[in-house]
Amino acid sequence: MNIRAVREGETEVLVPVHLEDVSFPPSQAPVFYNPAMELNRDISVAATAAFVKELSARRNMALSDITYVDALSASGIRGLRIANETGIHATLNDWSEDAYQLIRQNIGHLGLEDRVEATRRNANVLLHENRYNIVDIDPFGTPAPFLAAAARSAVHLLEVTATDTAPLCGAHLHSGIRKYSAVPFNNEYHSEMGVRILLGKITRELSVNDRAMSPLLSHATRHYVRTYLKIDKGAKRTDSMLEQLGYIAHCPSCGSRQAFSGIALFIPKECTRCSSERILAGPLWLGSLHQPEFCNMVLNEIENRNLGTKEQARKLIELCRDELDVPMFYDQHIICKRIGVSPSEIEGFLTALRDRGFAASRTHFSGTSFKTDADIGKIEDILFSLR
Ligand SMILES: C[S@@+](CC[C@H](N)C(=O)[O-])C[C@H]1O[C@@H](n2cnc3c(N)ncnc32)[C@H](O)[C@@H]1O
Ligand SMILES: [Zn+2]
Repeated sequence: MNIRAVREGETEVLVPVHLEDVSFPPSQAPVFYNPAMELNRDISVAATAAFVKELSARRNMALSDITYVDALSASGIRGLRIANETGIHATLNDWSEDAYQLIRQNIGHLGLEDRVEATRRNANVLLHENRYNIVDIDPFGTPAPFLAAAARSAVHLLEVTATDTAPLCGAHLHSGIRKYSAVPFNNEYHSEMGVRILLGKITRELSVNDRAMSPLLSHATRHYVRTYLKIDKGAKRTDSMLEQLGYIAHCPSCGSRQAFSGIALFIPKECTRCSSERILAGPLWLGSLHQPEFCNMVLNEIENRNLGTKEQARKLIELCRDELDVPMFYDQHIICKRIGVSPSEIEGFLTALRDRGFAASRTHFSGTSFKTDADIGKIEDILFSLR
């Protein structure tokens, strides 16, 4: 395998030679490396650093005693960066012999032998046999086959990437149902649907082990969903987590939506606004996606680090921090098209919502999306008034 050195953050890592032919998918390389995931890795370094600083202070633990596993490592770039740039202990695992040898070479290249180990196991076996303070799942496509083992193994923090956005968001409906044991639908807020379907699945995997999660940060891009979940144990906490699972009833005719949390025994099919038949998605996570204090800690790390995607990362985390944390976002352009008015400049429109007493924010999901506690009828009234 031909290798070359790349630098991300403060870390130089050996990766397979990137073929100039961009149509060659990274998953076909002898060892996977995708430069397009640098933003994901930069945020992972900042989020993990923020989390471990707080954990080491709270538990009086040395950073090097905090254990992290990148269960699906490929070249090891993610875990190598986390170990090198945060000071914690890392296990880098991949079942591929080529990947394992490259990880070993990278550990030597960085001189991290005292804090980083390479393993060549089936990720599920490794996770079922060992507990780690932090478990990171960054697979090809869906994380679903690894979630049961990850939910047993993660003691304090679970970090998950999903790149199978089509199944998660309802574009490949049956694949989504098979992978996530839930029904998504593909409409204007499909990206938020993907985040909530993934969190719903993780919630159910954790609950089997009497473990609960609270999302610290979750974001969706066109290519993937990434989430950072604080783990707690105990039956009571798990029961209250499960109360935040539920369903969304959506009316495709008028755009109204209604959330039903807990064990919803009966969800009326008829839209309460226009009487059309609603569609149902779920079970999915209806709780919060971010903790603003944690987002501030991540922003602080981003500011103080040498990151290739600093600007992009800052903008994304600021949007997550300031996002009204309720399901589901609206898309102004879609509503305007349906009611036949021209879209307004987004800040002016949000001010108009706030002036009428509603909470309102932009979202990180797209430039035309917004969140509010106003219902669709009130939103339409305001859009008509701004004509
Ligand atoms: C998407 S790549 C990982 C990318 C890496 N985390 C990064 O940031 O560059 C997924 C890796 O998982 C490995 N893999 C897939 N299934 C596995 C399993 N059951 N056990 C261990 N490794 C596995 C593959 O060999 C591949 O290298
Ligand atoms: Zn309706």
